[in-house]
Amino acid sequence: MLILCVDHHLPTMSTSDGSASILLVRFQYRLINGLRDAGLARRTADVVVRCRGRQKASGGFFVLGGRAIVPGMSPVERNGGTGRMEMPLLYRTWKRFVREGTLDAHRVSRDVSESWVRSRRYGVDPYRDRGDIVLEPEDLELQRHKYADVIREVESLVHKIHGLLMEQRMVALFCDADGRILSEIGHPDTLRRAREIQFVPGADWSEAAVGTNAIGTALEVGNAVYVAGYEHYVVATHPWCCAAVPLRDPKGNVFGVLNLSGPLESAHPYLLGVVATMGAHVEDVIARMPQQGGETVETQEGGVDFEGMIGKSASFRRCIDLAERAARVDYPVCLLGETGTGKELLARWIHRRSGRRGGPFVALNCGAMPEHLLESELFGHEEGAFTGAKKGGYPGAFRLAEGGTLFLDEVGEMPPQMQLALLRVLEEKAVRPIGGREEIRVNVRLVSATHRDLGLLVRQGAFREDLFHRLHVLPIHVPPLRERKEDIPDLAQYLLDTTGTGKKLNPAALRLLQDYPWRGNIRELRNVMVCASVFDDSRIIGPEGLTSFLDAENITGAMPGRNIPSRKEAVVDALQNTRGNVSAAARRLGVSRSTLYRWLKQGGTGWDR
Ligand SMILES: Nc1ncnc2c1ncn2[C@@H]1O[C@H](COP(=O)(O)OP(=O)(O)OP(=O)(O)O)[C@@H](O)[C@H]1O
Repeated sequence: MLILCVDHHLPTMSTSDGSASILLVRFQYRLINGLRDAGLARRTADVVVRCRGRQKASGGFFVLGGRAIVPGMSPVERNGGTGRMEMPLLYRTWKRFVREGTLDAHRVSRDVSESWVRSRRYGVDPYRDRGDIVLEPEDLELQRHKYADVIREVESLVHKIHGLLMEQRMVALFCDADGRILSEIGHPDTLRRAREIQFVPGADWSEAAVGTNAIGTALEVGNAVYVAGYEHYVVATHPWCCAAVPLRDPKGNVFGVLNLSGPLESAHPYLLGVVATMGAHVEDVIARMPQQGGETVETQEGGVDFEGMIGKSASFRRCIDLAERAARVDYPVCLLGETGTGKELLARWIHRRSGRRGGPFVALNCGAMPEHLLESELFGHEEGAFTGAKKGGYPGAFRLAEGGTLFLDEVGEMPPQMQLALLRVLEEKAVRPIGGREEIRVNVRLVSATHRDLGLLVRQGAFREDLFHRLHVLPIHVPPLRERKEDIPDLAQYLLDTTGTGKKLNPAALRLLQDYPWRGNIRELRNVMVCASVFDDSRIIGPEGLTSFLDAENITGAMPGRNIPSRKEAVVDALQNTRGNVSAAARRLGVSRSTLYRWLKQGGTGWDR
């Protein structure tokens, strides 16, 4: 195997396709396949790699990302390219340095020797047997929240190379720019070993805290780094091999570190290529995000747009907060709320922010179809399974959602037989298509929704209790519009904006909308905005442009006295909208020109009659 290392000091490798800054790594085929399946390896490049003047290999290279990886002298190469340092020699070198301060610099790489010197200067105790937890749970949670986008991206990537990590007994970590671990996932045995030395979320893995190590050293040198065995400064980390890469935003500022670690037995510097590839991918994704480091955008009107979810009320923020937490884990979510409150929109939002975002999102309304069809829609069927079965069969929602999220809307409407069938699938994690002989394993995250009171349905015997407990793991209440009235102006204007007409709602119209009892919730509000955009010619829409699309009875109920737009407001709106054209304004107000003139003359007290 050819070892290539990331080193920005070395000249960039030139390739036959002419690109100057690409990542070239030649890996074991198994590894390449793993990365290709994860969508990281893009294509092959026909290149010849020369290392220290000798041709080492040619052809069949995979171009993996947008970062220069060039052949250079990694510590491993200097030790014969075996994938291991010569540990006894290295141990003596380390011991001499920590005991006497004598550095045999030619025996370790420059990154390591310089880092040892820094570690000593920092006063790190080389005999430390564990790291320090520096973030209390609440601070860790806050920090994780701040980096939610990056963590989600890293975890989604790790999810894709899960098989590879398990095989190599690795763990993947994301740390902030101070070297504090914020996320760690991977092989259970390695995670257990990590806990023994407090190599866990909340711990400080900077050089100043634990001396030379991939995370801290990568942060110090600003490049990807591979550190194995006794190259580490403190004894706690000697049984480990680690590779880390600093992550930079488009301006070049380091915002965190991505690290892969495992037991020294499985050490190999290919880790460096993997981590650099992953890092380049994360940087790419983060650079393409609408804004860095936060998940909210202030709307023009001062509302908050959580990626297409509009709202700023306390009840909505609470809902978004729960959804954000639910997106970080893989348990079933149950969205509870009235019709049209945005349950499906929220389900999609959770999917987009979850580790499964790379997989499909499949939605199925369980209340909208007869039982026999529902079974086939959920679990699929074989060709010829029943009259009307699709040619070639049908995979069903569960298999279509493989690797992603399945959204089951109106689960409360599911007939009893289907409830039982669904329960079995959730227990077995496998489906058997109608007419099929074999069970097919499925890997989906379930998000269900209902406007019914599932607990009540269970008590009434209309919903299986065992299924209820399978679905109702993370319940999230999606508030109706009447519990988030302060969101109505932002939502209404947002929905009007989506019509692309550029129309605006005036303050009186917004007040009218705010006080209206929206039984159909946001869906009903959206329909009114669509009607207003199509049927009203005004650029600025006033209350009179909305009333015909609202239920008259509810308008009266919704506008007790002070909320009724005054005659003065209506006249001012009408004149503004018609650019002072009295005839047009009178038409808008449904009065004659003479009446409007009379009102205008009266002014003062006359306005409010
Ligand atoms: N917070 C929000 N911001 C912007 N638009 C929203 C928001 N919530 C819902 N909507 C819009 O409201 C409409 C209804 O949303 P959705 O279909 O998700 O509701 P639902 O609760 O799933 O309805 P049902 O229970 O009838 O299936 C959609 O057009 C959706 O885009």
